[in-house]
Order: sequence, then structure tokens, then C-alpha cells
Amino acid sequence: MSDRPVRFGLIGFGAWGQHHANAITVTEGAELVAIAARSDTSVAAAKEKYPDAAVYNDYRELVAREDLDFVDVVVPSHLHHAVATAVLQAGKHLLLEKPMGVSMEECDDMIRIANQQDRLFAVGHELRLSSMWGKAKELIDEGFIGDPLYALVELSRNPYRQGADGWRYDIDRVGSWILEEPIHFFDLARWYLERAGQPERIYATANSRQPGRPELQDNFSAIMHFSGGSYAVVSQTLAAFEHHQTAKITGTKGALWASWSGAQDRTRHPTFSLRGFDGNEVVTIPIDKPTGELFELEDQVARVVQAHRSGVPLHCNAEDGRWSVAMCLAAEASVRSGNIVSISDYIG
Ligand SMILES: NC(=O)C1=CN([C@@H]2O[C@H](COP(=O)(O)OP(=O)(O)OC[C@H]3O[C@@H](n4cnc5c(N)ncnc54)[C@H](OP(=O)(O)O)[C@@H]3O)[C@@H](O)[C@H]2O)C=CC1
Ligand SMILES: O=C1CO[C@H](CO)[C@@H](O)[C@@H]1O
Repeated sequence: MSDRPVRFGLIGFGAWGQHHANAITVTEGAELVAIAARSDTSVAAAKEKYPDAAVYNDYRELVAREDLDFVDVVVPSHLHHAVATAVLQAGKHLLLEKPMGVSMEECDDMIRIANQQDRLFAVGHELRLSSMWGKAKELIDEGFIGDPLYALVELSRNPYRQGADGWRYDIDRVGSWILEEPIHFFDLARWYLERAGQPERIYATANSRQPGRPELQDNFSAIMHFSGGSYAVVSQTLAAFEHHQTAKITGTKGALWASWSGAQDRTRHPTFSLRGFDGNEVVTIPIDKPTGELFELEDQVARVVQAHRSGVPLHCNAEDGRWSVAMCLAAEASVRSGNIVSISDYIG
């Protein structure tokens, strides 16, 4: 395959879309050719920051361009399906932010079109590319802790941003708050416990600081059981300060403890550490480069470039993205009903 830059279009130039634009621009082998935004303000901001890119106020014009290889979609979650299907139908490869969709029907439809069009379909669970969260996965797969039995993935942070037009606080547009941030942790938990089978059932609970708005789950916790007998705990509070995430994974032989802290998720100056016990001694595991979502966004662009050029596997494919949505929707159903919910009702 040729060494010419992989040509990207970007749809969505909000808080996160602007970080994607930067990630594409700084990645060797990637070129930011076109951007689509919605409001005049965002269109003007995109033109000013990226004068060499074509900027559209209708994403369909971007999608219709003949010269794009990949389109990166970073719009509010309820629009993922409409925008992503347009991208795939136009024959472009797709990098779609999480959550892949807000329903299983949306996920299935996008997968069907991607298969029909034979296009790459990556989902933005970028934590898989982290030098630390990813190192934990490598160690688990090498048998450092023996057979994994338990994973806790936990976050304590400040409240979510509103998002353009307040979409994140409108349940009809965000889908569920579990699809916002906990979805990353369900993805990590399933990835870490891969050797323990697949998630089978879940119990979840949540509460809100606003009595009239129970759907805005400030506190959320879930226990998810795997077919092989292992289980994961995913827990998050939005009623706290800054951004502090941990993962603790234990197995038949040892344990891992990873932690990350920053003033917010988007900091380039976090503190982080990974410690491990292999059954004999406790060690601090060196992390070879800084970790944080902004770094991983760059790694994500690099990975889709490699996938396009050399067939390297995607870090998170559409099936993984679909699993993440299924776990979250099952958790949401459990919060609402108070019952244990079977994940196969969602994953099929
Ligand atoms: N993987 C991760 O770690 C993260 C993922 N995300 C995901 O990224 C997505 C965007 O989130 P975020 O950036 O925080 O949200 P914002 O609300 O900050 O940005 C969304 C942007 O989408 C734009 N938009 C809406 N409709 C269209 C349209 N039809 N065409 C083009 N642009 C459109 C809005 O435009 P305008 O400004 O003109 O109104 C807005 O700028 C969400 O799905 C979220 O879940 C977000 C943060 C982190
Ligand atoms: O990782 C994330 C950081 O927080 C955002 C909300 O504020 C989420 O949308 C996102 O998935």
C-alpha cells in the first residue's frame, strides 16, 4: 500500500472534536483534509484553526468528497448512527467516538453496513491504547496475576460538561449516563477479564443529587459476572473533584493496581502509577510514556492509520463497541428495575 498520508475528514468540532483535530494533525501519516461543524461559531473556529482544511456546515457535503480515506465522527451520541451510516454508505472507513450507538439496533445496523461496504470500523475506546491501562492488559495476558478472577474499575471526578445545546443532560440525546463515562470502564473490565469468558449478567444501582432527575446518575456502581466465574465491579461518582481513576485486578496468583490522576480528564500533566504483585514480590512497573486521554487520542489516530496501511488490527473494533453498549444498556435496565439483568438479552 502507498505511503501517501491517510486523508481524514472530521465531523464534529466541539470540546472533544477539537482534540481529535489536533491528534490527526500531529500524527505522522495522517492529514486533516476536511471538517464539518454545525453552528456558525464552530465553523468559524475550525476555519481559523485549520485554514488548510475545507470546512462545511453540512456533514453530508464532507461525506460526499471523493478524496477521503477515513472519517472521524465526534458528534453528540444520539447522532452517531445517522452520521456514521452516511460515512459508511459513502464508502469511507470510520472512526466513531463512543458510545458506538444508543441502542443495539443502531449498533447492528452500522455493523451490517460496514460489512456490506467492507470498511474498517474503529470505536473510540482509546484507553485500550494507554501505556498504563494497556500495560495492565499485557501483564494479565502474560499470566502475571495467574488466572484473572476480579477487576475493579473506578472513577471519582467532577460533573460532566453540558455539551453543545446541553445534549449531555438531556436523556433523549445522551441515551444514558452509563453510556458516557462508565462505558470506558465496562470496556476495560471486559478486556481485562477476556481470559475469564464473556460477561453474562449484571446488577447495577445509581442515585442522583437532583431528586427530580434520577436519570442523571451522579453515583453509579455495577457488579458484572463472567461465564468463567470471574466478576468485575465498575463504579463511578460525578459528585467529586478532579479526575481520579483506578483499576485493581486480582488473579489466582497476584494482583495489579493502576491509578491515574489529573485536574481533569484532558490534562497533559497527570500523575499515574502501576504496581504489581506476581505472588512473590511487589514491584512498581515502569510506564514507558505518559498516559492520558489526549495522548491516547494521538495513539488512536496512529493505530487507524496503521490498520489502513498495513492491516494491523484495530484497538477496538465494532464488535467490541457493540459489547460495550450492551453492557451499559443492561446496567441501565438493572438500575431501573432493581433486578439482575442478563446481558445476552442485549448482545443476543
Ligand atoms: N472517548 C472519549 O474519551 C470521549 C468521547 N466523547 C464523545 O465525543 C462525542 C462528542 O462529545 P463532546 O465533544 O464532548 O461534545 P460537544 O457538545 O462539546 O461537541 C459536539 C459537537 O458536535 C457538533 N455537532 C452537532 N451536530 C452536528 C452535525 N450535524 N454536524 C456537525 N457537527 C455537529 C456540535 O456543533 P456546534 O458546536 O456547532 O453546536 C458540537 O460542536 C460524544 O459522543 C462523546 O460521548 C467525548 C469526550 C471524551
Ligand atoms: O471519557 C470521557 C470524558 O468525559 C466525558 C464527559 O465529560 C465523556 O463523554 C467521555 O467519554
